[in-house]
Amino acid sequence: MSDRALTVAEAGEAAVLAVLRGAAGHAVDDPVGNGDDAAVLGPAAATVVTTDMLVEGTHFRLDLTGWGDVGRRAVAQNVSDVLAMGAECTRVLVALAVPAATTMGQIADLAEGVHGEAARSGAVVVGGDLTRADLVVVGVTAIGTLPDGARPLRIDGAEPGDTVALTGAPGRSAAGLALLLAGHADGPLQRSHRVPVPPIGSGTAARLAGARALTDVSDGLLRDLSGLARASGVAADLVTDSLPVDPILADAAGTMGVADPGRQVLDWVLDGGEDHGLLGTFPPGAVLPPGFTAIGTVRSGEPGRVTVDGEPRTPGGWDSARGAN
Ligand SMILES: Nc1ncnc2c1ncn2[C@@H]1O[C@H](COP(=O)(O)OP(=O)(O)O)[C@@H](O)[C@H]1O
Ligand SMILES: Cc1ncc(C[n+]2csc(CCOP(=O)(O)OP(=O)(O)O)c2C)c(N)n1
Ligand SMILES: [Mg+2]
Ligand SMILES: [Mg+2]
Ligand SMILES: [Mg+2]
Repeated sequence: MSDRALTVAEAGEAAVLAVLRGAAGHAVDDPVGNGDDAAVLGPAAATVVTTDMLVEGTHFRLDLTGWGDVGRRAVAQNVSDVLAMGAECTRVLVALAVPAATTMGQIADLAEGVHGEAARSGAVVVGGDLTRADLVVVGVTAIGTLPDGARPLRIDGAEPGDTVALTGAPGRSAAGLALLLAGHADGPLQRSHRVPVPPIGSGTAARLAGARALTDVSDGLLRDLSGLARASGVAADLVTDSLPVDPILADAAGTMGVADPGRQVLDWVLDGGEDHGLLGTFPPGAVLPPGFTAIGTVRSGEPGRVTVDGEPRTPGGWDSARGAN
């Protein structure tokens, strides 16, 4: 079968994106072109820009997440890509598609979420678009700034010997979604799933602490670490004992009645995604900024290969062309 006949699900996210990105994602003066968490527009490294959509059915279900939380989450997941460049978000634009039967109350709730999360992030809403569609789609464009002369934190800067570090405790969003799908309507994990809280200030702190590479965890800790490692031409080793595991995940596994709760917790932590914490690498001896936990090391090896306690582990997580792996 020719490549053109493959479906996106057969080809997978990486192949689809390679076609969409085309040959030249990079204007001559831009310090960082397409392919990272966000682009950095030149000639001076000052303006950071990124866009991510939330699509009903793919990213949220309106019976599980209310309109206000959809608005909040749409902004948060974009802010986290700006933070991942070592920058702060200053402006957002919101492109919205809604069914004709959407009520003004639902629009007001969505707007409150959008503006509330923008304000939390230090940003204002400066534009957008509105159209009618069968499904709700919220596409946010986030713009941020880097101080004069500051070096953007790219996804491809990791070097052998670096410490891998992460903000927050991963897996909460995935556990929250599992609980929601099992009919448990409310609780702290469900809240984390509905509204991730990217760590404002931590991207800048990582840059000032000398981080060599940074990304946000949207698809899963292992998958995003593997992507960072592949871009950097290195391998990475994780140590489960050093992973920050929120004890509430074990409670959730118990509530779900799964056969092997320990394994379920580790799956959520390593492959969950959508927590939107920051994941980066720091040179040996760097003092990690507050909120970061060391979880492993970078070494030379097959680019993108990740081991967990010395064993190679293929990332699960999310592939946008296929869904869950
Ligand atoms: N439709 C598209 N056209 C051009 N580039 C794209 C498209 N979709 C994604 N990209 C680029 O591919 C890379 C990976 O995208 P994505 O997985 O959405 O990133 P992120 O997890 O940082 O949101 C990004 O650098 C993004 O800019
Ligand atoms: C109803 C529903 N099913 C499944 C998921 C899980 N899920 C959807 S998208 C996604 C990964 C992140 O989304 P993506 O569009 O890849 O974000 P990006 O990497 O571009 O930031 C995950 C884990 C969900 N959030 N909601
Ligand atoms: Mg994206
Ligand atoms: Mg993203
Ligand atoms: Mg993704």
